[in-house]
Amino acid sequence: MPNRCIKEGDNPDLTKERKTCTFDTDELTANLYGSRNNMERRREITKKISADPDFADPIPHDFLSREKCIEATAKKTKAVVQRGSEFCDVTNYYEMLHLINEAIGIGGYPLALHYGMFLPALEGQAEKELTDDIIPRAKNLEVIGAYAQTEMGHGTNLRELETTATYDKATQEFIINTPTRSAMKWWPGNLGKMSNYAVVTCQLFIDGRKIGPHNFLVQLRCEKTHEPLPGIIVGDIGPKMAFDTNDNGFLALDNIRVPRKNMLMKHAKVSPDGVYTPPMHAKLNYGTMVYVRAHMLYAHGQFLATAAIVATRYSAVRRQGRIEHGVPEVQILDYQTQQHRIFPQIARAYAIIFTYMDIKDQYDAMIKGIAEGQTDLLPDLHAITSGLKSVVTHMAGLGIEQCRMACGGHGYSDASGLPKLYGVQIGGCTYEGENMVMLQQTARYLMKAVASALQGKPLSHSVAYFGKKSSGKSRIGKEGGDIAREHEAMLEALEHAACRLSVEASQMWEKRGRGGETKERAWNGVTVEMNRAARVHTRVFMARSFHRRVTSSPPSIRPVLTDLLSLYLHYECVDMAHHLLEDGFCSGEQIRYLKSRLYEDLTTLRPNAVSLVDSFDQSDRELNSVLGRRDGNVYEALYQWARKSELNYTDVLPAVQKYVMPMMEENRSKL
Ligand SMILES: CCCCCCCCCC/C=C\CCCCC/C=C/C(=O)SCCNC(=O)CCNC(=O)[C@H](O)C(C)(C)COP(=O)(O)OP(=O)(O)OC[C@H]1O[C@@H](n2cnc3c(N)ncnc32)[C@H](O)[C@@H]1OP(=O)(O)O
Ligand SMILES: Cc1cc2nc3c(=O)[nH]c(=O)nc-3n(C[C@H](O)[C@H](O)[C@H](O)COP(=O)(O)OP(=O)(O)OC[C@H]3O[C@@H](n4cnc5c(N)ncnc54)[C@H](O)[C@@H]3O)c2cc1C
Repeated sequence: MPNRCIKEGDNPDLTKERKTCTFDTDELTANLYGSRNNMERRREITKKISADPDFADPIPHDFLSREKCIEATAKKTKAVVQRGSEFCDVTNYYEMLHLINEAIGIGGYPLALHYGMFLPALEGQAEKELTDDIIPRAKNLEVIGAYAQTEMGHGTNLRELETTATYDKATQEFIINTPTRSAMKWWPGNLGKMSNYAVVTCQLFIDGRKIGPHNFLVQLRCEKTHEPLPGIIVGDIGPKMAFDTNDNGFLALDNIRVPRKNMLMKHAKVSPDGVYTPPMHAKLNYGTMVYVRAHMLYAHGQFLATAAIVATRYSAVRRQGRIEHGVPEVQILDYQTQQHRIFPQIARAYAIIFTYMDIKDQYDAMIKGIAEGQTDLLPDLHAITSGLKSVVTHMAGLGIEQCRMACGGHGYSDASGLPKLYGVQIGGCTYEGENMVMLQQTARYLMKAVASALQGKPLSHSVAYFGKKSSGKSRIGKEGGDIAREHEAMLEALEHAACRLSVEASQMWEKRGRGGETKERAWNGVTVEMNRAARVHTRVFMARSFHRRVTSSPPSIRPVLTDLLSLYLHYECVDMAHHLLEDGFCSGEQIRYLKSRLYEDLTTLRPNAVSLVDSFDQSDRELNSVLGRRDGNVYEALYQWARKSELNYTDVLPAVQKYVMPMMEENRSKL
């Protein structure tokens, strides 16, 4: 069966791996990206960008200062903007995303938040009077914007943000002010140096009454000189764990006046005479965050895929140690521990991307509903995207770190691309709402579902399984080798655990309430359990999505995807075995069965491991990893990469000449 990556001159071990492929890698790639045409388009973009001198990096960014990296990234951004249509359909979201990844990389660029949040916020929340003026100019990039919500003192708890927007009826303006140091906006991407406008989240005050957080468009810099306008203090917050090429910024506003129409008023409104009309759903103002949380799944699935590609290919190329005496050193991918470290990451990357596809469909349906005046899909989507954002970012972070360690010493080098990848990816656990906080949003929803299920009321999409009758005892290991029924038995067991944990958390909460605690204090006493229930529920959702995609996949790739799904479900069940055992739903014998099946899965997947990661179809540019390169010629590339280090420009470093040599000389003369 064809693995389409084989080329002459490649590392022979990688070629050997590709020859054992049992499926058509292009079929799987096309399935992953929606169609064969989408796959071809991605490849065309890659090819053109790779040959274009505007996007060449003579010195890898690993060896440049932050300022130089920002300059190089800004230069490439300008080229993408001016020449984008030479490479792709600039109106196609996924083509643009791919172009940006190929041309610029993942560490941030001047327009990241402009496209990622500023424009979506205006499009989703502003009304015509404002959008007619600002959106054409924003699309034309006369205006570049950031999404400035988080403050130095508050991010998670939006209700306590301190920046104020006070309505002045006399002039029909809002006065926007930063009353304290902790009220300074702090963290927003591209706010520091690149943006000349921002959507700023402020507490709305009308006639002395605090109404709550709302968004306002504020001009920050002169459109001609790019200097900050009077009354505006803006700058970069300094170096951080990663996202080196993003100017996350600070902002203070000194009683800045903006016209009434600058409030984003598609949902909530303030009339000229100061009458406030609330939105049709209280949290529609938070819509941009739901949008980003949903789309983060795709990015984080791809981040994990990158790490899995690097670790799998490198493990096929590297030979070290022997499994039996008297035979040559083995590829490290033959070690069971290595497979157990890496293969679940491959499966999880597929699971995340497939789950994203389901969420994207739900998101689109919700937006259609809102346009028709219906918000009934929003609570379910908010609850599940809050859980998914948290589980996926955490899962991807752990997975990337496993892949990095699986590459041994070279994984610790920036040459692997993995330290930077981890730094960028792990930020997702924090931004768009810290994970522990967002899981509580899911848990709240589960508590309502428990109550509805007990009362026999209808249950919405993500919690529909709460209405199923549990069989009391798991069928795991009792399906006589029927793989479809085995998968169903594992899904049923996970659903049982999620439901039970939710019911138990609800009972604990109630009990504390009966003991005299307020509802809120009682909640804080059970949040660990609440979040546990939310995580298991979210993992059930992912497992169901993965299962649905596999069972509906084309027959040519279904066998390999079924193997991957088996590994995924066995791994998830073993990882959550304590939840399955706790109430006796599963026995110890059943967990031992799951483990033995998992180890069989590792062996089954071994011949297809490289081909499964090849099917993610990430180019060498996207991987940005000496260890993960498609041709597997790792060692020579590693040496050439290290040669580019600034420390190697001279044989004797000035620092050595200045301090170390005189010290050696002094010591020598003392003898
Ligand atoms: C064309 C070109 C290419 C373009 C590329 C685009 C890329 C896009 C993909 C992006 C990928 C990566 C981008 C990376 C950059 C990201 C940079 C980061 C940005 C940020 O971090 S912005 C700041 C984010 N901040 C937060 O997320 C804050 C988190 N806090 C909150 O959301 C809230 O404070 C809260 C939800 C935790 C609590 O809110 P509160 O008002 O107090 O409400 P509650 O009392 O808890 O709940 C009351 C009820 O409301 C329900 N609720 C809450 N939120 C929502 C919601 N959003 N929607 C619907 N319902 C909601 C809640 O469930 C309660 O319901 P109930 O009363 O129980 O029924
Ligand atoms: C890379 C990056 C990019 C960002 N980009 C933007 C941007 O473009 N625009 C923007 O506005 N913001 C941005 N942010 C800010 C980001 O959205 C916030 O940092 C994030 O929402 C978390 O809020 P916080 O910093 O207030 O954390 P905190 O709430 O202070 O969290 C600290 C700890 O307190 C815990 N905690 C807080 N509240 C609760 C609770 N109710 N229950 C239990 N535990 C709790 C948390 O779990 C965490 O352990 C960015 C941040 C990063 C790291």
